[in-house]
Amino acid sequence: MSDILNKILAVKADEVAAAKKYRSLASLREEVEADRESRAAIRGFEASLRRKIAAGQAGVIAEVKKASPSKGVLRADFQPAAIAQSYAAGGAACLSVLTDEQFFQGSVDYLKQARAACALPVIRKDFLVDLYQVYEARAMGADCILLIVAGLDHGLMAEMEACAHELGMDVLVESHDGDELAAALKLKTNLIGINNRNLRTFEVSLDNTIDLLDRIPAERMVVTESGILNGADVRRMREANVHAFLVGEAFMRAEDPGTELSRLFG
Ligand SMILES: O=P(O)(O)OC[C@@H](O)[C@@H](O)c1c[nH]c2ccccc12
Repeated sequence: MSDILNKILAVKADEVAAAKKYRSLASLREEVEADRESRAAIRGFEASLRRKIAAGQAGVIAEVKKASPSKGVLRADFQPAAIAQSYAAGGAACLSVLTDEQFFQGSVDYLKQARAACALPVIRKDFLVDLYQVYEARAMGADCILLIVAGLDHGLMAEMEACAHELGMDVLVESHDGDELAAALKLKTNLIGINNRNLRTFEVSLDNTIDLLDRIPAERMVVTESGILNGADVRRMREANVHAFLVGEAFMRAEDPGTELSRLFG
């Protein structure tokens, strides 16, 4: 039980407990619910993906990620605002910004900087284990949250989804095997992520997405996540009728992330 996912989840529980001492859930909730203006400014995450795909293009969620536990630092010269602008110019549909500090060297500030620098909708990429973090996500400006089936009690996951939707955010639910996918499909969201990386072993296989595809009803949108590195990977997915992608490393290692995006997906 000492795999990395469990380790991360334990740290998250501690982080939430500490944050609640500093500021109660009631107080955070009050702020978020009172702020009608910020709600009006929510950018449609699923809508942006659908627009790209309807136009025959790939819907790319471009990730702003400095480092990861499996690969270490991916990009030394890390400037979230410049990266976000580069992604927007390169044709991204949405941004994904890591807010986890301890394992991915992310931060809430990076999300704010990236979102302020462009007009793209943004997902808060973190390990959410508590309703508190759903309100936090909206308070920092997120348009969408990630829910990871492997890390969540299914009842709590449904509650978190309802809360996000109530606040006007979209939800991307992430699974990486058949059992997790069955749980993901019980949610209401259309955004069904399949992670090609096993978060417990770090093993990556694009077969993950391909093997689970025929279990996903056509009205849902499959988002293939992780390990998309080259044109052959992109073609393989698009030929299988998968048009939404979540990509980090391939862009982060390129000199200009947005140029690499348009090269891979253009
Ligand atoms: O850098 P990659 O292999 O292109 O992967 C991006 C994204 O899928 C990955 O960062 C990710 C997918 N699910 C996650 C959950 C938590 C943290 C990170 C992730």
